[in-house]
Amino acid sequence: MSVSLLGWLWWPAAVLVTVLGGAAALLYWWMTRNYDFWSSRGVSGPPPKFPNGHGIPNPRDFHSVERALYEDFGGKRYCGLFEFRQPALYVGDPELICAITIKDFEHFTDRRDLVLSKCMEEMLVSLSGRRWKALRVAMSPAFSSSKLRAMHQLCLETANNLSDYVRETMARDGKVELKDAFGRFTMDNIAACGFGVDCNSFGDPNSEFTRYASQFFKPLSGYDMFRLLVLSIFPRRIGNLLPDRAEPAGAFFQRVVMRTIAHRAEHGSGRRDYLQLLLEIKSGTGERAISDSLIATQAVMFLVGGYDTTASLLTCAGYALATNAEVQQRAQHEIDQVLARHGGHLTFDALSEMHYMDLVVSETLRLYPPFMRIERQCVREYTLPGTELTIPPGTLVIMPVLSLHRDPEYYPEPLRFDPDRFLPEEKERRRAGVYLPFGSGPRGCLAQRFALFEAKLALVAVLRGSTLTPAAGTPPPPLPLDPGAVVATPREPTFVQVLPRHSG
Ligand code: HEM
Repeated sequence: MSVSLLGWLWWPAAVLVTVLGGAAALLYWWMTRNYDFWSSRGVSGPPPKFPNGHGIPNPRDFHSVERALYEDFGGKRYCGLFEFRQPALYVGDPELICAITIKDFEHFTDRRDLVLSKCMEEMLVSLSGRRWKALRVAMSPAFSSSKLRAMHQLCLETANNLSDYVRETMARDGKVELKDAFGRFTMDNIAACGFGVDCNSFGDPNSEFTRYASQFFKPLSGYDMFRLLVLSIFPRRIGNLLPDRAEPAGAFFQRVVMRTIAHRAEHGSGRRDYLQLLLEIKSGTGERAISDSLIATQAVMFLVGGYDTTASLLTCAGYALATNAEVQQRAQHEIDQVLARHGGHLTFDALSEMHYMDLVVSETLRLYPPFMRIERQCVREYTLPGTELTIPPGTLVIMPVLSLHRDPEYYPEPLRFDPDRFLPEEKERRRAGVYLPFGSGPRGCLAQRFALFEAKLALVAVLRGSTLTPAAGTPPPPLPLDPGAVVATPREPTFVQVLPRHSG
């Protein structure tokens, strides 16, 4: 009896093994059939290797992958690699970067078609072609420098709360963790400016707003990596069959904004926040028409694009100031002088006169750029200027940020924190295309001015009344970063001390 049952089972098992083996062989062939793409074009690069496309060790240590591409495989000019099965050209030459992102932009209008969550599909950052262009044109006025003035009061309140928070935390704990303090500031500012909501994360770090927001910024789990892999390899509709962890958060924020929009439609609003600015520009027609739900999606983008990046900038700036006493003193001296001229009021005009703090922020973004790379997708066949290399539509182009910012050819003693590198005459001397914290060209960061403004305001609000100094365990410069983080993050929680100033 059992022998005949085994006989019956043998056949289905053999068929199953054959089918699975065949499918695996087919998948392998499909994933690797492109692997002569670069060699056939005479482009060097890391030898392609199944499954992730390149054989660079520790693929989850983004810093070592970046260093290998830039320094060992010719990426300082350009080299070819694969991201799974997709050919990507890694271009580190500043002239080529300017050509790709600015001069010949019409060949590179898009980014790769990969979004982590369904709720991000309609965000400006993810759109392509004409839909991107129409929305970018419609949204740009809301991010002009003249609109910052209107936002100043809202941001100042949050910055003052930050200043109180660091002093109170110091008094209670004897030290302050930078990412915690600046993360709270950034969250409150996004809630106030992007959503018209008072989030109060200084008082209540577990508010519903903060809890849902944190869903977007959890480190990538094994499941997320698997989902990302499926989304990278297969069409989006197949990847979207896998459960999407960020979707409940996306739905929550859509509801928050839609409720606020409905309330403002009924009662009006005197607030000068981004939500209001976007509502005021939504009167276009055709491709320019912006629905309420599309506006809500862009408000969520404010959170997704603005939280980690700004908190990273502020954390690294706080660290750089605490570990460079002379720089901090110069910044405070300027703050005292400017505020004295403005009757002690941190107005928009006073902030605009604090030029040294601009240098501090620029140098922080050089040494610790929140994003290590930028990228474009080729949409029209393109021959790289000065070369014989032609790339077809669909080719991904990756451009380094961190490697350029730390290249001693462009920035001598690159690991030294020196804001004077950004004095006007120094900037003039430097070649174009070697400073990319906000990307470059028409697809560069939409909110650059706002990000610089809010970061500067936060730092000035803290430094006018307090001095940051290293705490026990604060690492010596440069700040060690987590090599597996997508956005620059200290490897360990970074503590400083916050001492009251006698003047200012
Ligand atoms: C320190 C803070 C920030 C940094 C360093 C930063 C950096 C960047 C970078 C590198 C890019 C890609 C640019 C390119 O591909 O050339 C980008 C794009 C973008 N950023 Fe930011 N960002 C910051 C803050 C923000 C904030 C607060 C927002 C709020 C809405 C924002 C919205 C966007 C958008 C919408 C895009 C896509 C633009 C497009 O595709 O047209 N960013 N950002």
